[in-house]
Amino acid sequence: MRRFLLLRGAEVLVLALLAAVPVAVTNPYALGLLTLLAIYGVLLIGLDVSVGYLGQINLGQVAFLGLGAYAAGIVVTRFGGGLLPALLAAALVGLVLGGLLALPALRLEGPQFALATLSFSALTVTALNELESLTGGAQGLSLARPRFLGMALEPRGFYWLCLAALALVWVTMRNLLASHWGRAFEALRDSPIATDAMGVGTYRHKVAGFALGSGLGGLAGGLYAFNFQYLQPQIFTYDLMVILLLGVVLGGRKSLWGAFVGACVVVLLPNLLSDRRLFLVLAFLGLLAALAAGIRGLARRRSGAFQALAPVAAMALLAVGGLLVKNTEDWRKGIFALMLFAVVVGLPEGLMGFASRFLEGVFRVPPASLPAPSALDDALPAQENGPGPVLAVKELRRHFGGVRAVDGITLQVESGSIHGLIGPNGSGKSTLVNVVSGLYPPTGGEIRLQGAPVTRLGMVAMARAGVARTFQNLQLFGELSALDNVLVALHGAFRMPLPLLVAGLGRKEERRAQADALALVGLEAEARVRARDLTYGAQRFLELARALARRPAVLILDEPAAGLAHPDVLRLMGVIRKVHERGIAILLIEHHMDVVSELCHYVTVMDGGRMLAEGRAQDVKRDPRVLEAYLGLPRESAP
Ligand SMILES: Nc1ncnc2c1ncn2[C@@H]1O[C@H](COP(=O)(O)OP(=O)(O)OP(=O)(O)O)[C@@H](O)[C@H]1O
Repeated sequence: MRRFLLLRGAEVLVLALLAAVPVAVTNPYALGLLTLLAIYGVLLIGLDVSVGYLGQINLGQVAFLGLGAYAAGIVVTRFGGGLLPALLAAALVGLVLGGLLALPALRLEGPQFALATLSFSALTVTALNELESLTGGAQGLSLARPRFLGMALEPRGFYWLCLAALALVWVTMRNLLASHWGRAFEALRDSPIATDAMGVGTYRHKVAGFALGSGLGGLAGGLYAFNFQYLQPQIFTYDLMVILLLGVVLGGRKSLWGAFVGACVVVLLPNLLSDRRLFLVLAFLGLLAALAAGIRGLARRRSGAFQALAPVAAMALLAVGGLLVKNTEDWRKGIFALMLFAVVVGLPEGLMGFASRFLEGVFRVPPASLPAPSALDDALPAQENGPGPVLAVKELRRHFGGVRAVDGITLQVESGSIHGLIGPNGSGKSTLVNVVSGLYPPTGGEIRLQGAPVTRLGMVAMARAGVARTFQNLQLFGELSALDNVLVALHGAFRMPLPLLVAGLGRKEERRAQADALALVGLEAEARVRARDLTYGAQRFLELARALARRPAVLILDEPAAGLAHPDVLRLMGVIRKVHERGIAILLIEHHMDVVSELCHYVTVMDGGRMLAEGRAQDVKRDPRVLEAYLGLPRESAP
């Protein structure tokens, strides 16, 4: 509660102060800067969705600013529309074109995606230039600011309108990003495979997130158009994009406050460059800060030599360069590039990331306590098991070129049973469960889940149909806390109408379900620790908790004991038994033969993609073919 009040209090205070400034300050230049701050605030909150939350290098936001600006301008000048319809059109143009760009572009990864968005920006400027009849081309487009609710908007009134837009966007995005939408955005950045395995469609969420951010870009463009009342295509080019990126990275990604601080940077930076003395003072202060941070990082062994020294070198170049050059404005692009480099290397969490850690230390606000976990019956309801196998695989094949990783496997996992899957390295076990869980489409064969054909369902659909899994190589959402990892798995379990979600209502049920899942594996104490900071053993248990939170019909465990210390292996066996007692069928890949013998009712042995043997664990263990495959023993020497 204290944390909530502190955070909300800071938001209200800053907004109230910003709203009060024009009452005391009448300087039109200062008012112009504040108006730009509100507009860039909206723009950068949008950019942060793709750059911060989705983890994509988006070089297209400047195009959405331009498209929104022109859309608003055209609605007013060509169609005689009012201010609100023009702003709505601006946001819609951003949203729709953002979605259309995202559909193909988000099939690409990393640099290719960045290039796609860069090309889109170049195409936009060309189109704005060439569609002269609509946009006025290189001559530009002049527009008058329409009346708002019958009132003429003077600079002060327009500033308040922009501030109100920022406040609305802030509150909406805060609640949306704290909901399952925001968590899905973060999860897919850390592990797209696990996001799909939790039944959360990665691609769908990526496209939606990108379109949303672009829509905010469009809205900011609309406000931009009414602020300057004159538009030219060359405003919306690469130069501005670099400053916008610098703003988001320097402010701090995945943070509304970071976007706000970034907007301050974007607004103030050009002014800073025109005042050489001020630039020099700040460049030397930056150099001192980089030096102090570098020495501290090295002394505490938190950063390597490159991370400590590269920002110092960049800031030194900036300070010395500032002394040597005549006009800092001419060196604008070089200065932005150096700053961006220094921040990306030296302050990856940005100013707000750094400040929030510092403030948390000062205020020491305890996190909200977790609700007490429910009784086992509610946390993991007993499964009603009908007759017949819960999972049936028939003649399943998966080939990779000439490699027959799975080559005609038939097996049945009976409901309520623990089915072991063993075999030497490379025998095709992981490939089999990857096909069964929908990660790879099969080359041939059939899969049935609870009697229904599910052979070619993808991973998301399989997860929703009741298959939950863990991975041989851990696939956690490293940046999220243990609790939030589990919460991603509950996506869709607590659906709420969008308006309620945006209003930030009702999360109690979700919190309880999270606590339940962690209690099942004994991780309550680590609930608030970031997944990547957990011990390896705890990470394995967290993956299990996350899978259990889905309350699956079939749980697939791919070598869950790998790398665990003996006490943890015993604990793991305890959890698996508990899950089994609730009637959940388990398909268990495991190399520890004692774990398999203790737990599994039935075992399938694979070798070279084919089934080598099957039966009860104690019989399979003595099978000469199995001994030969595992230990290289000749068949005659088998007991
Ligand atoms: N994505 C892939 N592309 C090409 N070949 C693959 C791919 N995945 C697996 N294979 C090949 O398929 C075969 C079976 O591999 P798989 O990982 O399924 O075996 P495994 O029994 O799980 O082994 P381990 O116990 O070592 O995990 C191996 O020859 C492997 O190289």
